[in-house]
Amino acid sequence: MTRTLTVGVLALQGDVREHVAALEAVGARGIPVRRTTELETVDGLVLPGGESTTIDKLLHVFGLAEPLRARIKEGLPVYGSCAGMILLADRITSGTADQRTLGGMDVVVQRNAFGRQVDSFETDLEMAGVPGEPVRTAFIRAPWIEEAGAEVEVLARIPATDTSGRAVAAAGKIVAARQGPLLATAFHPEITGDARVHGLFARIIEDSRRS
Ligand SMILES: NC(=O)CC[C@H](N)C(=O)O
Repeated sequence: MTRTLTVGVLALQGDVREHVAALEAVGARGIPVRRTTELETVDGLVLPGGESTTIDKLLHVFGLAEPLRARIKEGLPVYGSCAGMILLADRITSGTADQRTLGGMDVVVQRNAFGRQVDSFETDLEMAGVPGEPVRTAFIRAPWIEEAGAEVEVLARIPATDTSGRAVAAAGKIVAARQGPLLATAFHPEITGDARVHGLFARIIEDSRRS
């Protein structure tokens, strides 16, 4: 048997406990990460949702931005959800002019793409890498991926119609993607009680340890 994976959850803002619980549900050890010493111990890292400009500021306050950027360059597997997806993007639109990201994924992400807080919604999505039932997902002031480079594998798009058969304006927009050890979803899987996206991330970590 392979040893238990230690997966960090960046604990500056967002659903830290829920991500830790989802990681434990798939057999990994989940630990909150606030310091560089903690970052050094993890096999992979989850960047939870929240507010990407706030998380970016806190990453700098806690001295984590540069060490994390360096580990991403070295191949650390990272899963970014919602604001975490924004942080992983090489480029963003509709941010403040000077909004920085950690980068790593060759994508252009549009922030708050679905509209305002009141336009938040839940839906069922087919997602590559997550076989079986569609994934129940929550979109909360979510971004989407506007453009994806050649190395990026698209894992999910917004379907043409919603669960009641009505046409969806955002049909076809990319909301889950992978580039090597980096995984990003525009939605929050940790609040709908489905740990399969975390299961996919655990497999991505296992694969990166073998290669
Ligand atoms: N739920 C979320 O993470 C929302 C992301 C947020 N709207 C941002 O732009 O950073």
